[in-house]
Amino acid sequence: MATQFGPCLSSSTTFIPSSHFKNETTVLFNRLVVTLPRKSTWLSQIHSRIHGQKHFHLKCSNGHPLNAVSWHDGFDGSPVAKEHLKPQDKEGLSIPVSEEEKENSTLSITVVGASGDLAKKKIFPALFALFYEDWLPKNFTVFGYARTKLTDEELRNMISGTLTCRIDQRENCADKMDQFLKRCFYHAGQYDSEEDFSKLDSKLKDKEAGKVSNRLFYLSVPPNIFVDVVRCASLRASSSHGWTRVIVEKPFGRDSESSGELTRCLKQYLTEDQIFRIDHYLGKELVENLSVLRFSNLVFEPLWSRAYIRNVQLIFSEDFGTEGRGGYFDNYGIIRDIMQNHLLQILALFAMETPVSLDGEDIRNEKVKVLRSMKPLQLEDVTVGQYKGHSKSGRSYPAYTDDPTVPKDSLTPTFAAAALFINNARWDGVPFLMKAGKALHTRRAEIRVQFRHVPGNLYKRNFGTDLDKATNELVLRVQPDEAIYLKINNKVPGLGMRLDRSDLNLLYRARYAKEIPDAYERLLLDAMAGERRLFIRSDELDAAWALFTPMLKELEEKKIVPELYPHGSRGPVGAHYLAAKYNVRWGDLSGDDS
Ligand SMILES: NC(=O)C1=CN([C@@H]2O[C@H](COP(=O)(O)OP(=O)(O)OC[C@H]3O[C@@H](n4cnc5c(N)ncnc54)[C@H](OP(=O)(O)O)[C@@H]3O)[C@@H](O)[C@H]2O)C=CC1
Ligand SMILES: O=C1O[C@H](COP(=O)(O)O)[C@@H](O)[C@H](O)[C@H]1O
Repeated sequence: MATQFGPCLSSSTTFIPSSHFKNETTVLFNRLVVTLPRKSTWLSQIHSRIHGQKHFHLKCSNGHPLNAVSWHDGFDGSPVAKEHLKPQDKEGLSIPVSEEEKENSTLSITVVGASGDLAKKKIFPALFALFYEDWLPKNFTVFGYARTKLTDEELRNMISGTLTCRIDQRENCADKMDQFLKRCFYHAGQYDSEEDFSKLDSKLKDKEAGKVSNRLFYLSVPPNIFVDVVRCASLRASSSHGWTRVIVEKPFGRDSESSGELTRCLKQYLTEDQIFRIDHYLGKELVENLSVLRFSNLVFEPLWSRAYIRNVQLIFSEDFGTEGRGGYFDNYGIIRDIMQNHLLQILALFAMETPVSLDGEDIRNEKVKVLRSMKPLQLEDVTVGQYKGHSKSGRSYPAYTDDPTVPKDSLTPTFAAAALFINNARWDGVPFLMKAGKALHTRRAEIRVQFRHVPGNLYKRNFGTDLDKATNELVLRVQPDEAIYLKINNKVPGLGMRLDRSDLNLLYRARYAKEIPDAYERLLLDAMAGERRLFIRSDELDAAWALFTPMLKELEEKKIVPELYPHGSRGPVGAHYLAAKYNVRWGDLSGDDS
């Protein structure tokens, strides 16, 4: 059966059925599928007895203890990441792991699509950064896999150019790079060839040298190849006595139907717990900090509702166009590329109720509730744009349709603004405005929270007629130059009574000397540790698509023509009309911050 994602099944293969029920977990043990109650203590006792191992606690980036023995993935019992941690030296993350365990287990990371843009730009550099900071296990190997014929040496040369050392940690950097590159190997193969994956398996086994082997596959390939790779990897290159996990890159389909199909296909070879759907915005420092800000400070949570918040704005802009990715982009557009995933995930984290605990499932349960409480997006609450060519200071900037991989008559939006609503007691009536665009005047991602006007404000006359200018606004600047600042009103010092707007500003680079790790580092580390909190569960994905699919279909069926905006501008004026419909002004264009 051919699908957008390739065939789910190949006639020559037997597939491993998997099931995933609420309150149950499916484990694959030497291809035996057992469904067991989740979190059962007796299971852990059985597990300990089988392996004669003590349970130890692995703390992940949420600082929450995880069971390092991942029974979700298999009875491997082997520690994975962070085993090098010396007690207390990594922000309180310590893992007592015996020397014997360190020696006897190994981690193999296979980057599928290693010749590609993302692998070079993000994945190999993130793996190196983890290695440099001692986050990777003692025994690990990195394999690149793609069709391009490369030798190990050629792969090393290719990636060495993209590895960088942290600004604040350059000590022994060149040596560390050499050590890392020596652990990198390459295997050329087709994505749909079980034979080629069998050969990869032999090479992996060779490096694993009989140790308990855990295998992580990173699918850094176009989405139509996902299922082929998962089929071949799970059938021919799964670990036989360790866990096997697969990180899947977006896009996870282009609507509810194709996303459901992708999930169904993937689950023919993998359990849900083996699938790590990545949304790299969840790995960004400021997005991680959102929950900390809310739930560990008394001052914010009481204000976090319709009673005090007038609107929330989620803004993404890039100051470059689709450059080189037009072929991919034209099939998706900005709404699918940024809004349905990155911005919606931030919205869910922002708006969720307090989770029962920091456990990944508890957090994801709360996010799903938010998504399910939302009203599907209406076409009249969306405005779309597309950038056109523009000349400035003697330089000319191309239009979206100048990209040779984009049809000249493309209606694909490179900009969109949307108003979403959450129908629950906390957020009823509060507009959540999203705005995302390519080829705008600046590169920026931020969350803006505009609070209500002060009732009966004694200082009203000092603000003139425009009370919006006096509204408190909390801004979480995700990038660049990470910051959290709160706009407040204060008195200008002096004998008169003049009011001023000031920022209470937590600027990360001023407060912390340490360079902020890239989102991919955190996410890779969590996948290695079996921490799923920052990955998208299939029900979250379904709920996210349910919100966007009807509107996307209507947009395409009605062939809505996007409003053209000049490359490098602030975007189409339609975004202002949409905001005005809900009595909102975009905070990023208000003058004091733009
Ligand atoms: N690049 C980015 O910034 C981002 C990318 N992503 C996602 O990550 C994944 C990888 O992205 P990226 O690295 O940009 O992708 P690329 O287009 O660079 O593809 C990666 C590799 O896949 C192989 N490949 C490409 N096209 C095809 C094809 N039509 N058929 C078979 N193989 C093909 C090529 O390897 P070879 O020919 O050697 O086999 C290529 O090097 C995609 O799913 C993308 O959507 C997500 C966020 C950001
Ligand atoms: O997922 C994607 O993200 C990038 C932007 O990521 P960032 O971390 O650099 O902000 C975007 O350029 C790309 O179109 C999209 O697919």
